Formats: sequence, C-alpha cells, structure tokens
Amino acid sequence: CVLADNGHRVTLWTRSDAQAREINEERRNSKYLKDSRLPEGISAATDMPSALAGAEAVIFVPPSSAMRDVAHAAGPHIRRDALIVHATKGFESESLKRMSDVLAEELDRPAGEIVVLSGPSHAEEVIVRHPTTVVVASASIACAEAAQDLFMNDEYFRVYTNPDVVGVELAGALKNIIALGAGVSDGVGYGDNAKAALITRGLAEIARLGASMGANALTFAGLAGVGDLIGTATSRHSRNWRAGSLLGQGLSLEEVLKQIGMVVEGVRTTQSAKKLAALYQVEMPITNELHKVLFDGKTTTDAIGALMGRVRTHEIERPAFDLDSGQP
Ligand SMILES: NC(=O)c1ccc[n+]([C@@H]2O[C@H](COP(=O)([O-])OP(=O)(O)OC[C@H]3O[C@@H](n4cnc5c(N)ncnc54)[C@H](O)[C@@H]3O)[C@@H](O)[C@H]2O)c1
Ligand SMILES: O=P(O)(O)OC[C@H](O)CO
Repeated sequence: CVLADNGHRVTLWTRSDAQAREINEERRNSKYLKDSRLPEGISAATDMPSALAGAEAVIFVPPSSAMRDVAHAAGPHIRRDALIVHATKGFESESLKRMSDVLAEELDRPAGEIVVLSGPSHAEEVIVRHPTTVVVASASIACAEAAQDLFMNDEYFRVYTNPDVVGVELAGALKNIIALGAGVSDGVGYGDNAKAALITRGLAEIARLGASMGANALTFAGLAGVGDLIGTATSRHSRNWRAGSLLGQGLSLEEVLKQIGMVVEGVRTTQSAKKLAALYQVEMPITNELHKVLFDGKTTTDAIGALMGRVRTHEIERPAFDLDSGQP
C-alpha cells in the first residue's frame, strides 16, 4: 500500500490462487486486512518468475520459518541490481541465523547489502494510512537510503535509517517474546503494573542479549526496540499479544495457535532465544519462564510467581568506585 501510494507498481507473490484472485478482482485481502481496499497499483501473482520479472526492489515478508525456501525459489529470478529488503521478525530456528544472513546465503549476495525494515507497523493501521514510523537498517548506507526513498511517504509513513542491522533484527524478533508475556499477564487478569513491569524488564533482557551479540544497545531504545515492543505488547492487532492472552486464560498452545490461524513468531523465537541465551551466557528470566509455559506445561500463574520470587537484585549496578571520592 505504501509503495503503491508512492507511485510504484507493486506485485505481491502468494501461494494461494484464491488470495491472488481476491486481490486482483475485489481489491481486498480479507483474511489479513478485512474490508480495507487495496490501491490500484497493486496486483497479485502466484507465478514467482513473472511476479519478480524486472523488479527493481524485492521485499521479503514470509514467516521466518519459510524465509529460506521462499528466498531459494526467488533467487534465480531476481535482477542482480535489485534492492533487497525484508520485514520478517524471527530467526531460522535450526541454525539461529538472522533473516539477513539467510537471505544473503540464498540470494548469493553480501549480507551488507540487505536492508531490514522494522518498527511498530501493524498492517491493519498502515492500510488505513494512520501515521507510522519505521527504521531501515543496512551496513550499506546507499542501500538503507534507497529503501528510505522507496518507502518514505510524507503523509503517513516516516522512515529512519540505522546502521545497526544486528540490533534492528534482534530487537524486532525478540520483542515478540515479551509481547507474548504481556498477553499472558493480561489474560490472567493482571493490570497495568504487571504489564509495564514485563515490558520494562523484558526490554532489559532482550537488550542484554542483543548487546552480547554485537548490537548497539541504543537500537533497543529506538523504533525497532521499545517502539515496536509497546506497539506489540499493548495491541489487540498483535497475534503475539493475543496468543499470550489466550494462554493466560488457560488455553493450550495447540488451541491458541489453531484459534489465531496466522504466524505467532514469538513461539519459535522463545525457543531460539533460550538457545542464544545459553550460547552467549545471558540471563533471560522472562524468556525462560515463558519457555516453560509454552513447552513444559508450567501454568502461567506459577511462571509469574517464579518471576516475582526471584532472588533480589539491582536495576542498575552501583559503580565500583565512588565517582566523587574515587574510593571503592
Ligand atoms: N502483520 C504485520 O502487521 C506485520 C508487521 C511487521 C512485520 N511483520 C512480520 O511479517 C512476517 C509475516 O507476517 P504476516 O503478518 O504477513 O502473517 P503470516 O506470516 O501469517 O502470513 C504471511 C504470508 O506468508 C504465507 N506463507 C506462510 N507459510 C509460507 C511458506 N512456507 N511459503 C510461502 N508463503 C508462506 C501465508 O500464506 C501468508 O500469505 C512475520 O515475520 C511478522 O512478524 C508483520
Ligand atoms: O501481529 P504480530 O504480533 O506478529 O505483530 C506484528 C508486527 O510485529 C508489529 O510491528
């Protein structure tokens, strides 16, 4: 929608004939965007070579679990000089790779040229053109600015650049764990205090993992970090929040995923983050407890009890030396 509003001709690739027909003939994508009307500049195709023919930019947004297969199939049909952008929030679960690395491998391109677009951007709000801000990150400033030019819309879509690809990808993926946790808290029936605590302490633990993996901690204070965390953990649009809320109401993970019927990235990301936390030796108590709820049958109230009963600690470590006297 943003790209079409910016005057570009957009082809969506989908596996589903019915979805492509609905988009082309009725100008709607009803499963995802209800009755919102799609701009005229958009068409849909199920044939990948023709969808990609001549494209100057290719935007990958499958679920993270499908990124490698989709990129593998697309690679041979993409122009060598096409700009590559992705907006997928997750890891490859077996390898724990970030999406830009998966794309670089499958498209046989330098990872530094790939752009990641992230930030608080629920599709349901973008399609009705409510003001939205996102960040585009790439090691190449030329690629980041090309993506900024492509997406920037002075009326409703503002785009910032950021050189920290690792931070933007990690923040976008990891915040879904915390959004799930915030949903659990709401589903159990706790209030604003509990949710604010989860969001704040959740941000602390995902930023800790990010920093140990080479991210700039400031990225977690930006749109891809706290921005998207607020947008997801407090939103009824969010499938991660909704999944957490249903878990908090006592449904099993299987029942929850069936009821949502779309990707809930935070579930697999909780598994990936637990492995990464062990690998980088980072403490992630909320992620650990959520993992137990999702995969070990722990009740949500027991998990919240375990978080509250942890050994007391500091929010900010005291400096080793008194700043005025220089004494220990
Ligand atoms: N929906 C949003 O507002 C939003 C915003 C920013 C980022 N994202 C991210 O975008 C990604 C995709 O989410 P989504 O909202 O589009 O929902 P989704 O993942 O449910 O659907 C994406 C599309 O991918 C298709 N798909 C699923 N498995 C596939 C496979 N194996 N091969 C090819 N296609 C497949 C689905 O049929 C659907 O058309 C996620 O990582 C999500 O975090 C979504
Ligand atoms: O519906 P969710 O929970 O996948 O959230 C969508 C996006 O991440 C919001 O930016």
